Amino acid sequence: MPATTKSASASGPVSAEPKLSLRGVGLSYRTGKGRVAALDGVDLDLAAGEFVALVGPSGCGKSTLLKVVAGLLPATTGTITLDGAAVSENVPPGIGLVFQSDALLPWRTVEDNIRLPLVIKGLSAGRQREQVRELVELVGLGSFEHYYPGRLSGGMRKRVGIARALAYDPDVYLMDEPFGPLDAQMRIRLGGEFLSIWETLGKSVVFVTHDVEEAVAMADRVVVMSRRPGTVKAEFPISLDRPRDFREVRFEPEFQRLQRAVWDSLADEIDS
Ligand SMILES: Nc1ncnc2c1ncn2[C@@H]1O[C@H](COP(=O)(O)OP(=O)(O)OP(=O)(O)O)[C@@H](O)[C@H]1O
Repeated sequence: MPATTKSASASGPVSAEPKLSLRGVGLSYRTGKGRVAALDGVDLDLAAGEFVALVGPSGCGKSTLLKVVAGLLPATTGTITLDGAAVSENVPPGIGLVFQSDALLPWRTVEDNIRLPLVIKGLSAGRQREQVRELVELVGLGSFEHYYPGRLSGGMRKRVGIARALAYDPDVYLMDEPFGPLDAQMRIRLGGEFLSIWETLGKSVVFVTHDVEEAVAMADRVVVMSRRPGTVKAEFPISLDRPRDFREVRFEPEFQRLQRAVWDSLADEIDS
């Protein structure tokens, strides 16, 4: 399937009423030397249950975009709506963030880190215990629940971060290079585990990654951003079957064709 251009996709890719919608979103940072335009005129829709991967050259504004969507930075121009309501400052309740740094509380054990969103939600102690047990098993940390983060490997800390995001149970996950610092084998393992979990949950995801292969293997749609100030340059629907085998899918000809197309679009931004 060919990539859609920014203008061709402006009416929304999947559903008439997107879960999340960005129109003309721009952001410039104020610095000592004036303003730095990080984003310009970003139009993007995310359908309920859709998995969108965002790729783009370094510094094009991918992290900035997630922060604006999360309400952590106010957009300089444009509008963002979640379920039709404008997103303003403060993280909206339907949005969950998973950043590259795992941001675990070092003085709390694995289970207490995972428990945190459940405490904030006001669940009873019994329900908290039950859900923490389920989540610890789901992310494969069965015998580590009493460990402190300092005693875990990078991959295990990522698992705790994912379990904590699952405990929060948002409608939309914003993920910024969640497997960034891990080695290639661990990325494939954790990526595959996360993909299987997502396929059973059916939540909406915006997933920022530098890894085109990872983007194509996971997403329903890959969005390529232009150089800074970042905007949506092209969109590639990924119609590979679900559930997907995160490792094996890479050997399918259609996968390789899509990967090539995304790379070609990205290369123009990096080379020129
Ligand atoms: N707080 C800030 N003040 C000023 N400029 C900033 C600030 N944060 C980011 N920038 C600039 O805005 C641009 C976009 O940054 P951002 O981190 O969003 O890009 P990115 O695409 O996520 O980069 P990378 O892929 O390298 O992580 C960059 O040029 C960056 O230098």
